[in-house]
Amino acid sequence: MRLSPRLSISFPRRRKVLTVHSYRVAVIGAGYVGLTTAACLASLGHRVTCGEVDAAKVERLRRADVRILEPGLPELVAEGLAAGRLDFVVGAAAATADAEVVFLCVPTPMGEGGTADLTAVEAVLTEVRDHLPAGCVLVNKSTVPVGTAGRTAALLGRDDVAVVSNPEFLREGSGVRDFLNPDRIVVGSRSRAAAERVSALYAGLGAPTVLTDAASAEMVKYAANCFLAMKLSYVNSLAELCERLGADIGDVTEGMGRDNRIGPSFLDPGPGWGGSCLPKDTNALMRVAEAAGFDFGILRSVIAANDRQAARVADKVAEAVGGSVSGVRIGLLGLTFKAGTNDLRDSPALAVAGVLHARGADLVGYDPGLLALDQPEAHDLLAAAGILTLVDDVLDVAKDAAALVVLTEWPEFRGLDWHRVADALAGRVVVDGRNHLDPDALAKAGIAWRGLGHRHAQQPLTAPA
Ligand SMILES: NC(=O)C1=CN([C@@H]2O[C@H](COP(=O)(O)OP(=O)(O)OC[C@H]3O[C@@H](n4cnc5c(N)ncnc54)[C@H](O)[C@@H]3O)[C@@H](O)[C@H]2O)C=CC1
Ligand SMILES: O=C(O)[C@H]1O[C@H](OP(=O)(O)OP(=O)(O)OC[C@H]2O[C@@H](n3ccc(=O)[nH]c3=O)[C@H](O)[C@@H]2O)[C@H](O)[C@@H](O)[C@@H]1O
Repeated sequence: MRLSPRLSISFPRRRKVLTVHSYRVAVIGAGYVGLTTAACLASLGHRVTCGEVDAAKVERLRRADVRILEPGLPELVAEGLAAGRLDFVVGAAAATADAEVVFLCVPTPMGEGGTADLTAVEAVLTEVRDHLPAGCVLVNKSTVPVGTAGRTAALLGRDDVAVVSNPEFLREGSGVRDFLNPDRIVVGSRSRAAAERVSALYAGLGAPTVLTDAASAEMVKYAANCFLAMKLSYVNSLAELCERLGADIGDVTEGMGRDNRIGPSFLDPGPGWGGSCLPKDTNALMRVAEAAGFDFGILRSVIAANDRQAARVADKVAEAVGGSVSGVRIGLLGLTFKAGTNDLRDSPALAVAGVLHARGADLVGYDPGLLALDQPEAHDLLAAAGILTLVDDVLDVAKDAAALVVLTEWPEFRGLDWHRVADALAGRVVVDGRNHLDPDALAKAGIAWRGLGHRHAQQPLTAPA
């Protein structure tokens, strides 16, 4: 039973846009943020050159061969190329020759001790410093510590180039939709004219725009990601408490989330929050706070709660198979950091797998996102980690397993033929690390369901007719 990810066939709603003025834009970095920014700005009518250091990626992108799972992105890249509004070149300097606006979208991974590693940002600045046209605006879209815009200006040493901070809030897996339908656009600079030029690029989107200074714009990005992480650590901790007190986390979050001040999103418990951004950004803000002499205790607790979550889920698996996973075959459903992506970076699923492996489990894993595109890097990464065997059929992951564990909330998992899964399993129990499945569907196939923060025995109360 091989499942293909449904998200790959859903296309984002396209907004009718009106481009007031077409700018010449350079985007440096063709990853999740850079490629989405380049393709979307081209779709808004701007002329975009994307400079990328990876020559093989440039060659693929010129053929609209996109290897990240982002609905609508391959189509927008193909449209931009065909219309002559989008081009890809190797290197940063080559992209900036006649640009009016230059976006930096390069990685800022977690560095030494949790600080943001600005090596790529600095490398690009050094490369483009003498190539930027006079009067252009340099925009930082990478997530960088507060104060970076000021240091960027100093490093550039160019009075004729303004520096702007314009953080990006898109989520992986819905990048195009998020970019074209932003809740808000944040633009920070000491130069009002530069900030207005950057805002004008997005004019057709009709989104509320926060114009501020660069430090505040940089802070908004960390403040938002850390708040989201705080919501999730809170809900994962609540789930644990619900288990001890006999309450149902699903009903609790529904009751909480219907309060408009709280809202229903980001309240699903899981194996921990991960991905390429929340973990590094929470740690980076911790370090920035420490450097400023501020004890950010609440954020420290948010990170610590998340650090415990993988072991919590592993404990549940051990409990489900009788106490110890040593020498026990366990099937893992979902390996990416969330559904709808093929991104394994800092995946909580792999963190849980790491704990189970360390405790001696024999792990087999399956993920529809890793089947969707040619992903040799993902397969290499898993092989290098050496903690599990990747299979491409969902029944192979169940075969002879003492338990199945849901670690990523792929919609496809809900529709599995649980009778066939039950026949393949050695032990008929599913630990649902995302509270994602329908326990009744499993029960009908004779499979026990164990979720997070749930009272297993309780039947939901029905409202009076
Ligand atoms: N991934 C996401 O959903 C979001 C990421 N961000 C931030 O955006 C920044 C970029 O993140 P991603 O797009 O995820 O990274 P990524 O790793 O997907 O892509 C970065 C790209 O930059 C290229 N690159 C590296 N050094 C370069 C150089 N010197 N010249 C030209 N290209 C170079 C890389 O080869 C890669 O293609 C980070 O600061 C991240 O925190 C912000 C919002 C969302
Ligand atoms: O700065 C960034 O890179 C981005 O980081 C996150 O986006 P993303 O990393 O794509 O992932 P999220 O959708 O935020 O999910 C993060 C983690 O939280 C988990 N999560 C999310 C929601 C939820 O209810 N429960 C839950 O466990 C996910 O499974 C995942 O592991 C933010 O949501 C974006 O706004 C931001 O732009």
